[in-house]
Amino acid sequence: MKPHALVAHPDNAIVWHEDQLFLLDQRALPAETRFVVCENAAETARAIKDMVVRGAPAIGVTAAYGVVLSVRDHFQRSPADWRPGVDQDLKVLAAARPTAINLFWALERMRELLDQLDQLDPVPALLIEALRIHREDVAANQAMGDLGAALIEGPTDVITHCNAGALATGGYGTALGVVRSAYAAGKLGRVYADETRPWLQGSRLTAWELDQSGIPVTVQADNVAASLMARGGIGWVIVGSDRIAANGDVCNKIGTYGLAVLARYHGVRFMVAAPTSTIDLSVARGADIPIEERAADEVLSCGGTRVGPEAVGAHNPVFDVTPAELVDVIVTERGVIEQPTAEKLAALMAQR
Ligand SMILES: CSC[C@@H](O)[C@@H](O)C(=O)COP(=O)(O)O
Repeated sequence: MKPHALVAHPDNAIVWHEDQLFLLDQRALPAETRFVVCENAAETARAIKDMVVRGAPAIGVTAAYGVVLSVRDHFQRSPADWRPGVDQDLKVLAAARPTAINLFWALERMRELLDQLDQLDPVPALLIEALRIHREDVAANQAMGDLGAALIEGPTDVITHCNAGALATGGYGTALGVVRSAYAAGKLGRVYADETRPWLQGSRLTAWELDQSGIPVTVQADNVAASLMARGGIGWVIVGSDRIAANGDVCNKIGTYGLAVLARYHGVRFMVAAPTSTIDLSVARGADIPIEERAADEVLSCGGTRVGPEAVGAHNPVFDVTPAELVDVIVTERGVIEQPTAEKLAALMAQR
């Protein structure tokens, strides 16, 4: 029998168990529930790059554990001179994916601790910090769930895009955390989950996750949202974010921008739920955020079968930027910002 920690459940997507890092393999869900074990930083970076684990906060939490694995690895091999190997691993982890700021945020937090450590064995302190980053993310999501749910006058149906749930975070979820809290409060009827081409985070992951939680969910093709909003009954679009610029522009899964335009046209409110670890004040506006381009094959194939002509390429940017003026509210664990501006974001980030 599998140990309890390794039960495949959305809230169990990243597990530190018996000194090993287990990741619920999101490439295989929902058809197959299996864990991938990472034993060093290179394997952890590969798991992030290949999207065994994905979603901004989840990438950050995973990278923090990757630093623990790195230090353990190099310290065991060379107790007197482990730092150069770890510095190299930090670069490998940072290169895994470019857009989600949570990756760099978590690596920076681990690096700050590394710089302070002078004890004989650095591993225990780093593990405590990684576990803290993980725990804090879950707590932030639960706080955002309550704050976001309080904004919803229900009962209403909502649309979500991509997967911003427990699978994409340390647990509970950002956008889906709000959904969970709103559903528990009787404010939410049904979630329409955009399938989210090309990787299908919506139809594979969000649908699985909500179904596991007993929340009514219907999958729709990405191009259905306009007619659904026109029909009525959708109160909110609720999404997560990979990086929020200083002016409140929101970078999230490709297609989010289009949804925001549609929402404004139809009088549907647009909510972004993201922890403060997703806010990057060093980037002035969304246009400055690096947007990841993934392989053309993700677009030209479906379920492993090529659907486009062999000779044709594909444009596959996997994130887009929603201008701040289309965002009605950003929900963070520190509080809610309506109609985000640079001043409001700076004030929120200055709070401790
Ligand atoms: C809580 S997650 C918010 C975002 O990370 C999520 O919406 C998203 O865009 C994930 O993209 P992915 O490419 O699957 O890592």
